[in-house]
Amino acid sequence: MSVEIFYDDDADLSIIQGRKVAVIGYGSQGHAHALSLRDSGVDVRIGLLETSKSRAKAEEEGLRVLTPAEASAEADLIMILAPDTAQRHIYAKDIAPNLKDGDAIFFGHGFNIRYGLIEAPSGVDVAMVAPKGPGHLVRRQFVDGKGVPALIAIHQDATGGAQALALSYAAGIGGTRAGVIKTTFKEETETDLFGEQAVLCGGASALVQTGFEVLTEAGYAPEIAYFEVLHELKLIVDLMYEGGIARMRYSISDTAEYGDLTRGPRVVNAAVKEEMKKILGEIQDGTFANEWVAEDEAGRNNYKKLQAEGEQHPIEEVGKKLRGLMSWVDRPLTDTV
Ligand SMILES: NC(=O)C1=CN([C@@H]2O[C@H](COP(=O)(O)OP(=O)(O)OC[C@H]3O[C@@H](n4cnc5c(N)ncnc54)[C@H](OP(=O)(O)O)[C@@H]3O)[C@@H](O)[C@H]2O)C=CC1
Ligand SMILES: CC[C@](O)(C(C)=O)C(=O)O
Ligand SMILES: [Mg+2]
Ligand SMILES: [Mg+2]
Repeated sequence: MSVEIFYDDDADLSIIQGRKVAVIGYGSQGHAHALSLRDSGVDVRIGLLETSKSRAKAEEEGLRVLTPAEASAEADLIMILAPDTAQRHIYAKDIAPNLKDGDAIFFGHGFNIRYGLIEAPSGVDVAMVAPKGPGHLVRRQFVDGKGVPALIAIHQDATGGAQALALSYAAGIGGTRAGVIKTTFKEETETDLFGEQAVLCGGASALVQTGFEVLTEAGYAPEIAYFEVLHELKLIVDLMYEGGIARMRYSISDTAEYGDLTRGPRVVNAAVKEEMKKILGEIQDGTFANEWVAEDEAGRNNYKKLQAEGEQHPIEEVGKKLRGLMSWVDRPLTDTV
């Protein structure tokens, strides 16, 4: 099934320039959206708690920072870029009481709509503009005159103009420079969660840590193991990114390619595929969402424990030392916030 892709010529930037936008949250995505919209001539205010650590950063950029309720009351388009688990509370307390017919609420990820945690009144447009990349890259690309591809989705088109509004917003953050694909909240949420759990974050981290453990437990130097299983991963992923797996295989030695073709499927074998299918099932039937919401409500103890274990993995210590030798690792993506 082919998808529709929209570019700058398909979007009317003046639509978003005529709205009052509140960006709730000023983290990875929030800072990128707010600064790029502002630079695109849009009237933006930020909604943050009085106690928020992000307030100073937004104010340093000259942005007007209000509470989430004040920002929502002033705005006619509210983009919610707070953590997924906080969104339903912010919505109930600060946004819903300030919504009028004709307003719009926007999301950067479909979690709360897909799992029914937020239900907007029928007079309000509900849409998503989800850049397919970390917020810091979204901002860096915008500043460099480029953009990160984005997804748009419309959950509720109360005004008849929700899609034009979403495309206009996407143009304001540079998305239509690269290409914007139309999807649904269901498809975006389920594929995004699957991608980050099974492949991009969960799968890749576990693969790297396990490879490092196998080499160091066999007596190889941690420094050498780090280079072989983590450092060079970027070089390989860059090749895949530029030209797919075929381009990567063209560029590596034939020894590496033979090992890839014969050993790769032994590592990610049929049992791993079955586990991936189970993970997808838990996303589709709401098991993961329920577990994550319950974990958050119970104080995130298991999350914090696993986080601390990850930070203490020996690969982190050796990595810190080796990255100190790499003069070119000098422009972290996080330098835009
Ligand atoms: N990270 C990414 O690149 C991507 C994120 N997304 C989606 O974007 C959304 C935002 O994620 P992300 O940018 O990672 O979030 P971050 O964790 O980076 O930032 C969250 C922001 O929300 C603020 N915040 C926390 N609680 C509240 C509250 N109760 N009221 C108002 N503001 C609050 C935080 O402020 P402080 O902590 O200072 O109080 C911070 O500024 C999510 O839906 C996520 O799934 C989608 C694609 C990629
Ligand atoms: C891959 C992680 C992500 O889905 C993203 C940056 O797109 C996220 O939720 O942060
Ligand atoms: Mg994602
Ligand atoms: Mg995600």
